[in-house]
Amino acid sequence: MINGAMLIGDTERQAASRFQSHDPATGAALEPGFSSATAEDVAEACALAAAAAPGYAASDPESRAVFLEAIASAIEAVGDDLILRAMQESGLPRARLEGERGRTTGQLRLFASVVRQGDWLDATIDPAMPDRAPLPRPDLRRMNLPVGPVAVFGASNFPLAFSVAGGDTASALAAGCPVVVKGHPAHPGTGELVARAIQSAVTQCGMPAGTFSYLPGETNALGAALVGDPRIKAVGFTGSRGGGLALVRIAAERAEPIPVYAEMSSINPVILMPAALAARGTALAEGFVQSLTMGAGQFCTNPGLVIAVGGEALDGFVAAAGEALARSAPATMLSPGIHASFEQGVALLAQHDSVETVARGLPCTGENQAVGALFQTSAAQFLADAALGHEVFGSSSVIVRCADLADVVRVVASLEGQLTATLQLDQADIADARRLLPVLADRVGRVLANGWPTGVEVAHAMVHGGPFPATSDGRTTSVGTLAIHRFLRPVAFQNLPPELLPNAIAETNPWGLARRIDGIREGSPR
Ligand SMILES: NC(=O)c1ccc[n+]([C@@H]2O[C@H](COP(=O)([O-])OP(=O)(O)OC[C@H]3O[C@@H](n4cnc5c(N)ncnc54)[C@H](O)[C@@H]3O)[C@@H](O)[C@H]2O)c1
Ligand SMILES: O=CCCC(=O)C(=O)O
Repeated sequence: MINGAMLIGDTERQAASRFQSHDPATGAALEPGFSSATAEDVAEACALAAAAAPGYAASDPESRAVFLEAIASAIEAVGDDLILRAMQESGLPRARLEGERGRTTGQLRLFASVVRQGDWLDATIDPAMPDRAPLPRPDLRRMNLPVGPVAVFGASNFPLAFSVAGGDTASALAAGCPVVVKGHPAHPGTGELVARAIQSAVTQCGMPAGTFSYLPGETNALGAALVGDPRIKAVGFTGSRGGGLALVRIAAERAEPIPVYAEMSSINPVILMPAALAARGTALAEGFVQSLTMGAGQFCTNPGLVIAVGGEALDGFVAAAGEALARSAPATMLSPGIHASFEQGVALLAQHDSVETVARGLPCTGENQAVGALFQTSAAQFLADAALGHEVFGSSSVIVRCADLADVVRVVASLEGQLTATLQLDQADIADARRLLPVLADRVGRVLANGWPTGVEVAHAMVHGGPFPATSDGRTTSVGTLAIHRFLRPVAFQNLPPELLPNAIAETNPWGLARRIDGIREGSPR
C-alpha cells in the first residue's frame, strides 16, 4: 500500500505539505500525494536513530544477518506492485527493474553473509608481554565499531539498487548503524514500498524502532537538515556533482564535521588499443553503442569518452559506431530535469567549434526522451578545453583522436578522477598497455579489459569509487562488500578486565572469529 506517509521509526505519519511524482513517459501526475518531511520530522527520525544506535550496534552477527535477510524477503514479498510502480515513476523497463530488484535483495543477502563471517570486525589482539624489557607491553585488543546513525540519499537512476534499500543502506545496516533515508523525489512511491518492507523487517526481527526511518521530500532544505543534524555521523549519496558537493560542504561546516561518501560524476574513458582496434573495430563499435545507450545512458558507468590513435582503423570504428547509434531508439529519461540537463550538455557539444557530431539516434516520439549522441574531436582540442571532459548524464559520448600513444597518455593523464577506465586490447597491445596502466590506475577506481563499464558486479573485490569528482572520497567504494568499512571505526581496548571485553575480542572467542593474534591471522600458516 502506498499512502504518501513518512515512516519514522515504527510509526507512520502524513505531513501537511505534499508533492507528487510524475510518469516521465507521459508527464502525468501520479497518485497519491506524498508527505514533504520537515526539519521537525528530521529531528525526530535522528533522535530515534541515536536512541536505537547502542542497541542495534550490540546486535550479534547472526541476528543482524537474519535482519538483512528479512529485509530482502520483505522486498520480494511486495511482488509485482513494486515493479509496476518503479516502471511508472522511472520510465525504466520491466526487465531492467526486475534485474535491479534481484541485485538489491542479492546485495542484502551478501552483506548478511559478510556480517556472519565476521572479518569486518577486524578483531586484532596483541597479548600483554609483562616481562618485555625495557618496558612491558600492555594487552591491546582492537575491533571495528559502527560510527552511529547514517543518512542515505537515494539515487534517481537506480530506484532500487541505489535507493532506499540500496548499497548505502545495506552496508550501513550491516555495519550496525541505524539509517535515515532521504527518499529521491522522482520515485517516492517506489521508495515508500521499499521503506515499508524495511520497517516490517525491523519489527519482525525485534530491532530497535529507530533503526530505520524514511523521509520523503523534494527540497534541498530537507537534505541539508538531515546532514546538519548532530546525531548523524556519516552520509551516503549518489547523484549530481552539485548536490554531492553541497552535502560535503554542509558536513564540513558542522560543529562536528562528518564524512560524506558521495558518488557524483564520471565519463568512464574507453581506450581502444591499436591492435584490438585494427582486429575488431566493428565488433567494438557495436558493443560500445550497446553500453552507451543502455537505460538511456543513465548509468554513472556510462562510456562517455573514447580515446584512440587516429587512422584507418579508428575511421572504421567511428563509422560503425555512428551507424549503430543512428539505429538506436530514443528512450525515456528518468525525469524532466535529467532530460533537460542531457539536452543542454548535448547542445553544448554539438555547438562547440572544435567538436564534430558523428551521429544522433532515431528521433524522439514522446516526452523526456533521450536521442543518443556521438561526437569526435582531436586530442589537442580536448586538452585545450576542460568542458569537453564534463559528464553529460545520458547516452552521449566523445571520441578523442590522438596522434600517437604519447598523446593517449597525455589525454588520460589530463582527466579528472573516474569510476572506471576500459582498455580494449589484444596480445600485441600488452607492452603499450603496460605503459598506460599506472596512469589509468592513478585516475580511476576500476580498470577493465575487454568489457564495458556498465553493469557493476556486486562482489567482495569490486571498487565502485575513484578520485574526485567520481566520488568525494576515493579511498573506498559504494558497491561491494568493502562498502561496509565506510561506516565503521577502529577502537583499541588496553588492559581491560576480561569481563568488560566485547565478544569479538574476548579471550574465549565466543563468535569463533578468525582473529589476528600478535600479527598472525588465526588459522593461517605460521
Ligand atoms: N553519478 C551518478 O550516478 C548520477 C546518478 C544520478 C544522477 N546524476 C546526475 O545528477 C543530475 C540530477 O539528478 P538527481 O536528481 O538524481 O541528482 P541530484 O544530485 O540533483 O539529487 C540527488 C538527491 O540529493 C538531494 N539534493 C540535491 N542537491 C541538494 C542540495 N544542494 N542540498 C540538499 N540536498 C540536495 C536531492 O533532493 C535528491 O534527494 C543528473 O542530471 C546527473 O547529471 C548522477
Ligand atoms: O549509476 C551508477 C551505478 C552504475 C552501476 O551500478 C552499473 O553500471 O551497474
